[in-house]
Amino acid sequence: MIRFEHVTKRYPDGTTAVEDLSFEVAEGELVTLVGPSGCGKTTTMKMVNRLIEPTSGRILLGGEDIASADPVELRRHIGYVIQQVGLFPHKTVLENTATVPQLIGTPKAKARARAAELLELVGLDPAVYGGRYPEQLSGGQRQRVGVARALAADPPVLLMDEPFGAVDPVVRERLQNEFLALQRTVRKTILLVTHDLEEAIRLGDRIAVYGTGTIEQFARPAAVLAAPATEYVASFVGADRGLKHLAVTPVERADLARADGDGKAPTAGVALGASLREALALLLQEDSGRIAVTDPDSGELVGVLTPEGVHRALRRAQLQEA
Ligand SMILES: Nc1ncnc2c1ncn2[C@@H]1O[C@H](COP(=O)(O)OP(=O)(O)OP(=O)(O)O)[C@@H](O)[C@H]1O
Repeated sequence: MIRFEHVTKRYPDGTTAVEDLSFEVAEGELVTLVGPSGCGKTTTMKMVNRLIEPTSGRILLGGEDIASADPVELRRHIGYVIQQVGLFPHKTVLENTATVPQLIGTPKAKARARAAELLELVGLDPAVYGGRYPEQLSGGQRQRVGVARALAADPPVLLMDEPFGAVDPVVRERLQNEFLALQRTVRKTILLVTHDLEEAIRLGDRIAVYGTGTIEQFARPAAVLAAPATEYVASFVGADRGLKHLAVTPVERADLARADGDGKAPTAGVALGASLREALALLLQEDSGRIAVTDPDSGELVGVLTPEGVHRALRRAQLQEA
């Protein structure tokens, strides 16, 4: 869907922001770009909607070279979410969300109805929040309006630059989870820039780990954690990458012990497929040292997870990816 072919960007002052970048984002895939400040993530993203033009190489969108597209027309197909959200202060939440559809000629009533649907979708009741102005919202709520507004014209592609950066860690995690649930229904092709490795891991189907102006590794989060491609990536993901693995490794049947040991099933539990991180958090609160694991469809107990099971699961995940 989005394809970079040997893309280099040199700014007029001689700074090379990215060098010979080649990668592809599949349709419906969410790719996170992660790396330290100044490594070229934002430059990469802004070249997709032509806010920045590459010095050499080309970028294809749905097979078409974007260099020959009209930039205004191009941006209609690309939603853009930035950290400072950029809502119009003098417009209500509903008006803000309806802006783009109205710009492209959707009749006002229809644009507003669609805007109300989208606000609902991002968890803001339009009856409560639709008439408010941006200054009457919390940071997290403003962020949601930003996402709703980007989705309003139903663009196939979304560019998101630190979209959850301006909120505290608790709200941030909630927004991330809501956003993932939303993405499961809307299935946009997404490039998301973040400097936060945990966020990149949690959200990305694949992640691009940037060095300086180049991608050091482009792979699924679990693969990056299990087998960092270079020394640089290894140090970027850190010595505690085993722990980070918890967030991307699901609880599987093979990791479970039989539930009927002493005939007493633990009360706390997770469903198969939940992350080990979620399971371990529960396990740490359980005096019995075990939690129940249920079938996500039938709700039936399939076994119990113990600390040994968590260890086994982590080792399995690391070996699979290595
Ligand atoms: N207009 C510009 N002129 C000259 N150099 C620039 C310009 N914009 C960015 N740069 C430089 O290009 C490099 C990459 O910048 P970019 O904004 O893409 O990085 P980033 O990874 O998004 O950083 P951050 O996480 O801090 O936003 C940096 O060295 C930056 O100083």
